[in-house]
Amino acid sequence: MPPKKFNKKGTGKTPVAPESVVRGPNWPPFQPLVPEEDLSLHQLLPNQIVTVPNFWPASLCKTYISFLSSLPLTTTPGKPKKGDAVRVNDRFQIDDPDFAHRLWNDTPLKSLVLGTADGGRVELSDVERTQLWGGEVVGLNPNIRIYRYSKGQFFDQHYDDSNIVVLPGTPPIQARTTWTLLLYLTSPTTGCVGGETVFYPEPEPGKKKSKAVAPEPFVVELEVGLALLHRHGAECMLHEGREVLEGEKWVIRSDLCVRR
Ligand SMILES: O=C(O)CCC(=O)C(=O)O
Ligand SMILES: [Fe+2]
Repeated sequence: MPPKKFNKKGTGKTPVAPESVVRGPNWPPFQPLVPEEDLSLHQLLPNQIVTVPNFWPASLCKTYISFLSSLPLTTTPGKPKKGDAVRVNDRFQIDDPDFAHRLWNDTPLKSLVLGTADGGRVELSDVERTQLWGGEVVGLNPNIRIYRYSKGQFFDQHYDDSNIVVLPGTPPIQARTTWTLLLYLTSPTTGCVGGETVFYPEPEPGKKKSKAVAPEPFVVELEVGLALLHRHGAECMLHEGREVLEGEKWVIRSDLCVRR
């Protein structure tokens, strides 16, 4: 079967020559998946970090790592553009609305986030849920990023920006991103040592800088198949991906989008 096409260049009025059709990667199917009722959302830090442990089973993570290894990853330059964090990793980035749609709709993510899953309810009212996610969640950012960190690679401290995006639909949905989604495919069990994602809570507001004791950093250990969501934009916490000390760390990154 030829790879599925997506993201046609052109208006649709003129026939698109086969060579100008941009094809996305032939992503493996999301199989097997953990049943929705066996998953739940955990608020690790209220209003800041939410996780879904075991979102992808180890076998699916393994399938993805072999597949992603075949993609043309490029090493980010050591010297970042002005204002960008130093990040040293190998990455692949693609605008793939179809993959983003499937990751949202064809996995339990949508029902967990929207609170419609049987087992996975974070006990929230509709108003609280809208406040938590920053609006009416409509899907995932089509901008999909794949990261591979090898020994010595890291993502230095930074904040993630909120972006304006358009999700496909009739009519297209005008949206903005509010939370970062990180899906970890590796952990110490796969030989990856280090690479934790670390968040730095702000000192309590109102306290004089000299008096304020910096709160302890909040360390999220890597877990195979763990999905992590963290608030970004104006309320993003300073965070980093610590250096990988052994093995490889693989991450799939997208963002939650709310209606504008
Ligand atoms: O790889 C990580 O642990 C963090 C990645 C990250 O901060 C980002 O994608 O903005
Ligand atoms: Fe980040």
